[in-house]
Amino acid sequence: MRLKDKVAIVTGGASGIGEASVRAFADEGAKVVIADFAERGQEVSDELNAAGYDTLFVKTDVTSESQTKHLIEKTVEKYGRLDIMYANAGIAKDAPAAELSYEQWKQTIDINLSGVFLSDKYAIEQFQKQGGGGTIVNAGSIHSFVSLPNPTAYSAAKGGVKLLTQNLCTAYAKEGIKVNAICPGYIETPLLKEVDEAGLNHLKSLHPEGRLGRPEEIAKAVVFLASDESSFINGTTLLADGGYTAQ
Ligand SMILES: NC(=O)C1=CN([C@@H]2O[C@H](COP(=O)(O)OP(=O)(O)OC[C@H]3O[C@@H](n4cnc5c(N)ncnc54)[C@H](O)[C@@H]3O)[C@@H](O)[C@H]2O)C=CC1
Ligand SMILES: CC(=O)C(C)=O
Repeated sequence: MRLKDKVAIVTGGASGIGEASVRAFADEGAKVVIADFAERGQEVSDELNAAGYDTLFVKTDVTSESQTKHLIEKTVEKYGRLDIMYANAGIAKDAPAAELSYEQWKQTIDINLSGVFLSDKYAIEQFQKQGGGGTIVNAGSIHSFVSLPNPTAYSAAKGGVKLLTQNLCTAYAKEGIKVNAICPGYIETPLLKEVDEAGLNHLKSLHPEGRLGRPEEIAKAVVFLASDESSFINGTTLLADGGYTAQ
């Protein structure tokens, strides 16, 4: 029960790594707000509440400033406070730069970087209002560190998330606010649904473990970063990548 009675928001909590983290947070005793623009967030919440957990779905587009403010308001209205923000929502539609439309570039930067900024900004405002600090985990990636030809906007956004995480640590650590990023290798989630079998085999071969990660493996690392077990870990990144960046 490492998150007993903590109030957590998971953006992008309706699928993949976010959904696995919602379940892991709830198992650790947290009250969890699932923030997603996909209606499936309600199904996940209903299922968990029927099993005795305490969760809430707030339909949210993380690129909307007003919806992000509304997310924090609904969280505080229901649970009285906010302790953990996991800014996880993201997309991965990309192409080498010459083939990437400016519209697609902007959409990726909007969701994967500006969405993280908005989630963090309004979480920090709430932490300051209630006092006593708080914890943020941001969605980075191996592509916060290394790239490939295809993930152009994605790498720019994830590189930005890494430095945003460092920046927020330097600005708010004195207020008891802890800000870290989780940086997975390739993980079996719907994000990779457009990759064919040959592509998936290639991605597997890029990891020394010779396999993709599972969402639950990332969720365990996120629980560690969100909990007091990581009390002196601030402004850093936790690579959970089966050795991808060790090569
Ligand atoms: N699957 C992978 O291989 C890796 C994923 N990541 C990152 O982990 C995070 C989660 O990815 P997955 O679980 O794999 O993806 P996923 O596609 O399974 O889940 C992403 C969730 O984010 C939601 N979402 C997307 N745009 C949104 C928006 N504007 N507002 C609210 N919700 C939005 C989607 O509806 C979906 O429920 C992303 O930030 C991704 O970049 C990082 C490294 C590897
Ligand atoms: C596929 C992906 O989203 C990665 C590795 O960040």
